[in-house]
Amino acid sequence: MKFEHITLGQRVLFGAGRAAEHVAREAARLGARNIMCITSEFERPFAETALSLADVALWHTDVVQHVPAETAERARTAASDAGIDLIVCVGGGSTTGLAKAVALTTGIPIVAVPTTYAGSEATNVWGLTENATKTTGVDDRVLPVAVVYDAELTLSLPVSLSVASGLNALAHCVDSLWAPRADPINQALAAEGIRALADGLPRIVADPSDLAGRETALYGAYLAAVSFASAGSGLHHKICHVLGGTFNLPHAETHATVLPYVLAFNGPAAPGAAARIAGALRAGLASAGPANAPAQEPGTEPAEEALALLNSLRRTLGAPTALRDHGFTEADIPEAVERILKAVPPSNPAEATAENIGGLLRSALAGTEPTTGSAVLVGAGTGFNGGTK
Ligand SMILES: NC(=O)C1=CN([C@@H]2O[C@H](COP(=O)(O)OP(=O)(O)OC[C@H]3O[C@@H](n4cnc5c(N)ncnc54)[C@H](O)[C@@H]3O)[C@@H](O)[C@H]2O)C=CC1
Ligand SMILES: O=C(O)/C=C\C(=O)CC(=O)O
Repeated sequence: MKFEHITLGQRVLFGAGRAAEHVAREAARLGARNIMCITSEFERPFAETALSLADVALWHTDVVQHVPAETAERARTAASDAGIDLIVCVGGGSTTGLAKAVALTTGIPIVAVPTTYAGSEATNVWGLTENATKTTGVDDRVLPVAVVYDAELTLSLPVSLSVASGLNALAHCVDSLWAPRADPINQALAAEGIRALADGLPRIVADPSDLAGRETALYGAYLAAVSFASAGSGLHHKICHVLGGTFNLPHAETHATVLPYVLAFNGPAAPGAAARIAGALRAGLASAGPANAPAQEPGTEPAEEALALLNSLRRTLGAPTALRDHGFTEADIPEAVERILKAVPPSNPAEATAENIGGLLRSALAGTEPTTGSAVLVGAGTGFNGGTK
């Protein structure tokens, strides 16, 4: 075994109903005097709960998904005008993304209180959108110094958003298994993330007020983000990055829709990764409830089994199925293919071509259930077996 792994340092405070206590404790530990809270108008009630034991100098609610550059500039100006020394962001990945944009140029530390499963709180990845192009980068200044997880703040997340966001987290895990810096540590975190999400998400759909299900999903979302930050962006993230940044498709729903097509495309060329995905999905579905786990067919190829289990989980969850439902059109495919092909990581297990990426997008546009046998979807292997490289 030979690999190099970097572990990112941040404090994680997990506990239902304890956000206010944990945020106040972190603000005191950091010696904060001037706190800026970044949250959207809609998320502000969650922020008021999380910051009820801390003094907030500035509330900033101008939050837009995919962080347009002008939104970032306004937040940076507001932070420096007010002499801010700590940002507390409360909300989904969009609020965390804006906090990161401020931290990137000012170095102001962030305490993140996530209320979705996007996972931005546990990565050192930032994203900014300008001229219909989303740029991402990696910088340790944007990694929140602390993350406060409080599942009570996620109880209000509607089932459809919980499912889309939870599948965004699942996509972090799956893509981590063949991403450029995949290694045994981030692969282990990713596999446990898949198991936890496959356990927690069906329980949320069955009962959105199931706090234990919400906690399991949050735990899975954290592992997903840590594995993604460590392993880097694989093909799935490159595709969704183009769809979100250039065509302004909604983030979580796009990830949720595209994931099975990428698994169908890469799985046959990465049997080791596919077997791991299948094992973790089976274990998670089994603990969510016997009715959720489909029978195991002897002799099934790992990629086929992984995809069958993912399709089954998606049916249980009522996951989004077609990119056309999110504003993508046939006319967008050529530009999307051109942009995606420029970004495909050399580590990708299946070889991407204009034809097969176009086929993948066309299937995802229509929402045809993917199978590993689809001639259009299956990429030619590049020799990667999903293990340590
Ligand atoms: N840098 C990174 O590592 C990552 C960044 N992201 C970024 O995060 C953004 C997407 O984040 P998401 O969380 O998917 O979407 P989001 O932050 O835009 O939230 C989606 C919707 O859910 C609402 N919401 C949030 N929490 C809620 C709650 N508890 N109850 C009810 N409604 C709630 C929000 O107000 C919003 O309307 C994208 O810009 C994406 O690029 C996502 C993952 C990782
Ligand atoms: O695509 C993702 O889920 C992960 C990373 C980002 O979204 C980065 C960003 O654009 O903020």
